[in-house]
Amino acid sequence: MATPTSATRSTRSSTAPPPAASSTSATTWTRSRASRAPTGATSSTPEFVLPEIDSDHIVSLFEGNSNLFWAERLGREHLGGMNDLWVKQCGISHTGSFKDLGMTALVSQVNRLRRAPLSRPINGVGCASTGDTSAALSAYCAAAGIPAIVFLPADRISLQQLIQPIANGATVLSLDTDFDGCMRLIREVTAELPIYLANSLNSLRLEGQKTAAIEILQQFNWQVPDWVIIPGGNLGNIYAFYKGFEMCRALGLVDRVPRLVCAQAANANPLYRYYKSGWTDFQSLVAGTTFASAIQIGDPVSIDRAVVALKATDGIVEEATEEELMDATALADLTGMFACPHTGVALAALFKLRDQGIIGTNDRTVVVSTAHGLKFTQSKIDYHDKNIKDMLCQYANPPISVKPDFGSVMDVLQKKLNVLGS
Ligand SMILES: N[C@@H](CCOP(=O)(O)O)C(=O)O
Repeated sequence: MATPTSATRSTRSSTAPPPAASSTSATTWTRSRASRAPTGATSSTPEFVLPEIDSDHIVSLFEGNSNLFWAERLGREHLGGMNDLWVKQCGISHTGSFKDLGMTALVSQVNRLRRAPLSRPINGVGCASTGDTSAALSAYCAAAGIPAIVFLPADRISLQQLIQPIANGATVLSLDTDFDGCMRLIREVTAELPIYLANSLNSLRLEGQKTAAIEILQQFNWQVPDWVIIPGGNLGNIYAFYKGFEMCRALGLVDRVPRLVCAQAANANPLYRYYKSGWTDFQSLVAGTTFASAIQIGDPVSIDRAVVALKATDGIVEEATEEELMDATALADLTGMFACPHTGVALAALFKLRDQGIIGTNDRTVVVSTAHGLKFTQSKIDYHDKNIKDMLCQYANPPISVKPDFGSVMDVLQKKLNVLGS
């Protein structure tokens, strides 16, 4: 990728000595003619020549109009020259996560069922959630006029996720337990009350979610990627991807399926442990706190389906520590993304598999980004503030406080440009 030609010119006298940036006393700077235009006088409007733009100067963020991001710079600069790395941006959607794909299918079916004569009517739809499922359920139910009930683990989801079902008029139960506790409760409650369970053990969800896999194949003109890396918590999604790929293979649209990688946070890694035991010993666990809060799950409901998907695709399970996932998120952001921490888990897994030589330089690899980064701004703020205990935050880019005068601003920028130029 070429850097766009810039039509910049110095606003500082070329003979002036380089300034020493200082927070106290600013260098005295001489303004050039072009930059002396505070009065709105047209005569001092700087000339600007628009550089010619050719294809080398266009940063190809998206393929056409799709949500597939070519992570060209991340691959080239940080992953040993990987040249075919893509991020499937499933969080660029109605409620900001891949859950929309499955929830629109499920709520549409419920809408249809509610109009049919049923022996057991459906009075509402419910789910336990770490924040994304509840947002999708609430939005589609509100659109359809169906009551939504969401069970959320108190203080364990982001503020942005919490406000989504509240704003959409759902009944929001904030429970003093973790996701697994909420999941157990909603299963008990939906067995008693006429509430339809919308978690991903319901296969309607998976039917919707599997379309992401079909879309990936279509976007690559039915050429199969070598690897697809998916963050995993409750584990419905990895099975949904497998279903989508396998359906296309069975239909003859493609001749093979990609190898799947499930990426877990090390603090919530029951699948990883199971995989490491050679699939002999599954133990649910109490998930520890992780910045990847949407996958903070210790007793995944789709554990068996995930194993089917991984075995059928010669799959791999990897894990990422908090530092690894936050660094991977930050690096992705520094190359033009705005990734959620779960995407960071998947990217951290990719870093490991590259280091081990398992994923090759030329392997076509798709990382599934499950949610929009704007849902998880607090962890980014803490990272860039270097405000996370026991974490180096090596890619932090904190804002610079500068006195609001020309000299101080020039000092800071000159220093920055010298560093960048060196
Ligand atoms: N990460 C999920 C947890 C619920 O999982 P689901 O697969 O049953 O939807 C969430 O966003 O709530």
